[in-house]
Amino acid sequence: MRFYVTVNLMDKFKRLLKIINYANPGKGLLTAIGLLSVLGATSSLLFPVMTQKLIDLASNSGQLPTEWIGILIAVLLGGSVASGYNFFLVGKVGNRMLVNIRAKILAKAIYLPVPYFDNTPSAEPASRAVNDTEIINGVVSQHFEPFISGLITLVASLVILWILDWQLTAVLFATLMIAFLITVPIAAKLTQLSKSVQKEEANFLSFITERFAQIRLIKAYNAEQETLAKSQQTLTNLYDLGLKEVRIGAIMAPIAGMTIISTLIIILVFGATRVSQGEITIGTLIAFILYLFNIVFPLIQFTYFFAELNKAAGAAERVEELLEETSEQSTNKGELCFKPGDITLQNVHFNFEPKVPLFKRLNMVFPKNKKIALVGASGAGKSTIFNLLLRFYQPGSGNIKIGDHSIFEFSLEDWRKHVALIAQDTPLLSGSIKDNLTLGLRQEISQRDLEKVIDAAELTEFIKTIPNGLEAPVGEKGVKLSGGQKQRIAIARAMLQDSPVLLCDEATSNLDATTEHKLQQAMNNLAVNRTTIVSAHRLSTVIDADLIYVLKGGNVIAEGTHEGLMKNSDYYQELVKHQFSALKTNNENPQQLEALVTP
Ligand SMILES: Nc1ncnc2c1ncn2[C@@H]1O[C@H](COP(=O)(O)OP(=O)(O)OP(=O)(O)O)[C@@H](O)[C@H]1O
Repeated sequence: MRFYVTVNLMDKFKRLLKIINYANPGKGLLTAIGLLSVLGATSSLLFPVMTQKLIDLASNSGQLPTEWIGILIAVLLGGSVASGYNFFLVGKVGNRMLVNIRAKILAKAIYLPVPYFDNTPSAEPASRAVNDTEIINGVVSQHFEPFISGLITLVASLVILWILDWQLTAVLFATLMIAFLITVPIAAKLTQLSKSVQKEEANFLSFITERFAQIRLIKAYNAEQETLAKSQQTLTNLYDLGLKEVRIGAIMAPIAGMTIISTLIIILVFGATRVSQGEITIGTLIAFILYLFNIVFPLIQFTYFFAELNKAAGAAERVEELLEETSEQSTNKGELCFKPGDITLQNVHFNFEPKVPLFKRLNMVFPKNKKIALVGASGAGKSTIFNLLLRFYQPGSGNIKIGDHSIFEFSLEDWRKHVALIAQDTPLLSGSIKDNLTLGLRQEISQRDLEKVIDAAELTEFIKTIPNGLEAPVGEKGVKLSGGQKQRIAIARAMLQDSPVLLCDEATSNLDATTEHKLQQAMNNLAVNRTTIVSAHRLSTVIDADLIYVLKGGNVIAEGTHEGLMKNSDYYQELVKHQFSALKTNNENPQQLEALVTP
């Protein structure tokens, strides 16, 4: 068992060191800390032997050797100054590591591929960047240096004790071994518990982050109590685990106390006997007892260190896991220069779930600078085609090309720079309207150009009426704006990006009929001289497309112009008929009605 414990500890130590090394704490600082630790340890090692000298000199000569007292004070002072400065340096290293490792986690996480985020709760990277790094910092800042200097003091003290009196040392060693054998299984239990606590805490964080992100949904469905009840289970688990930890701590503390006192008593009794028999001096016994503290205190320190090491190793493992994920950048070649051309999907096979293909040998052509529409029932695969074009997902087989080149030959950054997306759920980020409009823009934009785009996106009136105008905050995910306002900002953002390929996923679904009609002209202007791929449930917005693909269950079942499809595709006619009756019932935009039914 001891062998297993040692190997296990070494693994944890190595894992932690790997992350520490990764966090780049600075070799110079580490060397300084090492040297100061040795200095601090030397001071604690010198103190007992000098006390012994002082007592023996005083008891032999009957006078206080003042020069020895001066040296003793100097040694103590030197040790304290070294320890104090070391404390500062260790804190500095800890904070530097915290910043470095957090920056590396964020730099890694932001480049992870979309499927990673599909399968991971969104609080996970945050939990690793905040909680796990804090645990690692805790062990580095508070426990690492005391462990190293404690180890030096302990080993050196044992050697000195052996030289001072090997028999007393043998008794001391035996007592400590018994204490060690008692505490190892308890420490192992503590390790297990702290792993469970960390897992529960991560679950709790994910749970509450997700619930609060959807607070409106929870309130609208009166799900507050249900949410609280669900969180209660995790809280109860955390309480139970915490209680178990406290129980073990309550057993450990008296064991530690009893170990110190019984060791002291044994040494005092055994030592006093040896002094009375004239085998050692009183100075040696006092030095022995002082060295005893040099051994016992590091040992107590070690129990805390190993408990924290267990937590930190768990945290380091999770951080390492994230850092070792494959980022989406890794497949890039990035040597090619972008040139507009027809976009073709060639025999594309794709599945989200294993063995459930969404697309099997999908073939499509999106001619250069034309407007192409994707229509079909919900779940037909329209957004997934956009996601593939944006390289959020990789086809299982087949290829996607622009002109003669596979889109996968471009660097991701270069490819995405040339593709603008107006997404279905109109995502916005907290910040101002202007921040959202200029998201990702590399070049400075003049006020005039900005105003032109704002005007084209029918945003001028709205921006004029709100306090702070363009600088007005939109709130988290744009909660302070209406669906239509968000959608117009998303359209303006795509206009500013000015990319040769434009993807509009239900770009106008949240707009009222009048605004949609007005914006349609702007959208048509935007479509000029760029390949525009549009997905829309409102067919009236796509009937003017140069080419319409009709999708069903991941297959293209018909293609052509609106007029052609009205003649040749029963399914398309069905879609139009349904929409016609829906619009008629709602007494909606007469222009749309007219456009739909007129071949
Ligand atoms: N991230 C995902 N993980 C697993 N399955 C997914 C994922 N995204 C979409 N799907 C599934 O893929 C299929 C196609 O979805 P997609 O969003 O492309 O449809 P759509 O035609 O755009 O639908 P809608 O018109 O409702 O937006 C659906 O069955 C959907 O459940």
